[in-house]
Amino acid sequence: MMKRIFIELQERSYFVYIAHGILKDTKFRWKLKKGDVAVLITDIQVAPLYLKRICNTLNSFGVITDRLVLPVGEQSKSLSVLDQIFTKLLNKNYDRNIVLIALGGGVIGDLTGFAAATYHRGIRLIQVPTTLLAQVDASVGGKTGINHVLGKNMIGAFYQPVEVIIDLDCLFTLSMKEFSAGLAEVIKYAVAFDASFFNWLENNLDDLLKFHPQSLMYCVYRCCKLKASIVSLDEREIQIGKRSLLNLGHTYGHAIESYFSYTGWSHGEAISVGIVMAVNAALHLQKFLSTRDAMRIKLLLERAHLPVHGPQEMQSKDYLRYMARDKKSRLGKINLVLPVSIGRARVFLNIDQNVILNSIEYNLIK
Ligand SMILES: NC(=O)c1ccc[n+]([C@@H]2O[C@H](COP(=O)([O-])OP(=O)(O)OC[C@H]3O[C@@H](n4cnc5c(N)ncnc54)[C@H](O)[C@@H]3O)[C@@H](O)[C@H]2O)c1
Ligand SMILES: O=C(O)C(=O)C[C@@H](O)[C@H](O)[C@H](O)COP(=O)(O)O
Ligand SMILES: [Zn+2]
Repeated sequence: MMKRIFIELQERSYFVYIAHGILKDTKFRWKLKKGDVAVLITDIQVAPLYLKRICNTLNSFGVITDRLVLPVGEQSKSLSVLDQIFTKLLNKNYDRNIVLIALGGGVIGDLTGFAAATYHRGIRLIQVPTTLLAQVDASVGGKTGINHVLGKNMIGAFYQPVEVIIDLDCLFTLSMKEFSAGLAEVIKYAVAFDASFFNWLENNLDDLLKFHPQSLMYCVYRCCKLKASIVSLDEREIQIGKRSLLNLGHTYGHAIESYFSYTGWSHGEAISVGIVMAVNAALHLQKFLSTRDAMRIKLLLERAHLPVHGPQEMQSKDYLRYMARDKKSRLGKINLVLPVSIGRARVFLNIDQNVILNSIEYNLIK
């Protein structure tokens, strides 16, 4: 069974397709035609698993395929690896009619998306996400970019794909660690937007962790639906309190990733800790969140095998240094997305430094 979600963005609208086995389905029609040139960008871990499968399918439609296989890991979201993509495209004299296909996790998606946004001032992009994290979040909505030594995702563009093709079968080859990383964003959606999805996760997490096909479909579909509605309302994160709510846990989490120079802590792991710190900040501020709901959030993260304590190496001042550069900050003041109940989050402006320090240092979730 295939599900389809429409991302409503005027002339930049597109569909997200979700199915088991879609990459080898020769009946499924991609937004490509005979004679099109598609350059697949992937990494060395994903290439042996899925590159041949997707090329065979595309070649069977008469699409000409080329490929570039990059190193794995967050450190590939860099200017030097971006330059490798441009060099490949320029060496081949590729014109503005080519299509870039991002085949991989969020790293490949963000990097390839930014290359597509900037090569010849913009060429077509198709996202084919292969991690849970990329399927539920990174491939949808058009945030693309790379990291800087001074901060995460600091250089980038909003650039929408022409379609997103999600093959749930790709999840079967993921390690448990990478699957759990994706669950951090899944739990983020539930905490920030959807109490009944949170209940569903509490009841179905064990099935998800066993890669139960119907549970995977429901989970990915529900997250993409939530993202679709938020992105349609506020594509470029202009209205504080709309798209910015997708940033729950990210102000803290990005500080962790940046501090470790994008090695060691994965995005999902850092976001898990960031959600716990945001919950703590909400408790410190006494802004509606009950201690029972705080406990439920922490427990769900733990059950998903995610970390709930920050790295011992980091001190509060290390967090503050990076948090001040967060894209939601204005005039040096830190603004945080905090849960006010399960299923509802809000942006709190100009958070007092003591509240932030307490949220990092003192755990109120008992
Ligand atoms: N643009 C957005 O809206 C958005 C949203 C969330 C996260 N992100 C970004 O996404 C990135 C994290 O993405 P990620 O967690 O997917 O990490 P990732 O892209 O580094 O992938 C994790 C690992 O899984 C491997 N892998 C990918 N698919 C696989 C498969 N099917 N089977 C086996 N191994 C596979 C990869 O090779 C890699 O080693 C971060 O840079 C984060 O900032 C972006
Ligand atoms: O799509 C969004 O908007 C998000 O914030 C999703 C986040 O999960 C994602 O990690 C995003 O890349 C963070 O964006 P940033 O603007 O804080 O860099
Ligand atoms: Zn994220």
